[in-house]
Amino acid sequence: MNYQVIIPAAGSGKRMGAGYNKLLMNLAGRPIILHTLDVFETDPNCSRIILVIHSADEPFFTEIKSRYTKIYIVYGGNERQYSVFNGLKAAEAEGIILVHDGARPFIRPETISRLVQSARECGAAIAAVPVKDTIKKVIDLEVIETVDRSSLWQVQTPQAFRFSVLESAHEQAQKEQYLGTDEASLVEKIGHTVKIVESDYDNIKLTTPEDLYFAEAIIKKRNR
Ligand SMILES: Nc1ccn([C@@H]2O[C@H](COP(=O)(O)OP(=O)(O)OP(=O)(O)O)[C@@H](O)[C@H]2O)c(=O)n1
Ligand SMILES: C[C@](O)(CO)[C@H](O)COP(=O)(O)O
Repeated sequence: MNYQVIIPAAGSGKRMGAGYNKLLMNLAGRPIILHTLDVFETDPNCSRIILVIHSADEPFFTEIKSRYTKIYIVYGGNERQYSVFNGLKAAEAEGIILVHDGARPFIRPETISRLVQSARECGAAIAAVPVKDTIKKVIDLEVIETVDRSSLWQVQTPQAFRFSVLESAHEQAQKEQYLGTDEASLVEKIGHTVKIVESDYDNIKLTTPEDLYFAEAIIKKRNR
């Protein structure tokens, strides 16, 4: 079951505090982004990697592109959503398309194939795990409400879609000047059902410095 993947990698990593794109930081001897790219380069079902980069990182990505066979490079925008839309405009307008954060290097191939299968069946499917903590709604550091945890999921990427569904959602969001924090929120807004595919807790997004400790531990566990 072939698919294309858009990998947004054009962020600035402000919360990581490195002063440069966190995806170029070293993880187990290699830049974080290479760990993510390898998953899709080695997946025989992935036909194309649309890598969305910041122009400041062009020298790095131009160099690494020669080590991969599937990468097509486009430039990002000043919001993640705009970067993904730029990637979508460069994709083949057919079949199944995934969006996966460059900052999530631990995605498992079996999760990807379950997402592709589900997107084929229902048009939109996203990776997620059940929330483990109690979640409260808070305003000005005052608890307003404890949210019922039984229906809460912590959403990840990949997010998988029939191309036409994701294209309509981004076009509508652009028309309405709507900004969402994930692709599924745009698809929900056009009234399309989004299915959950249960992922795993290793599929973390490397966002703040302590995530690097967790990442080292995950790599050690996998290399045992
Ligand atoms: N304008 C942007 C912002 C983010 N991203 C990418 O989207 C993914 C998830 O974003 P996030 O983890 O927030 O990365 P940053 O935006 O770099 O982090 P920060 O918000 O801390 O600056 C990352 O792979 C990031 O490179 C992107 O392609 N274009
Ligand atoms: C898309 C995402 O990874 C789903 O959890 C998340 O919304 C990205 O958020 P970010 O602040 O752009 O990293």
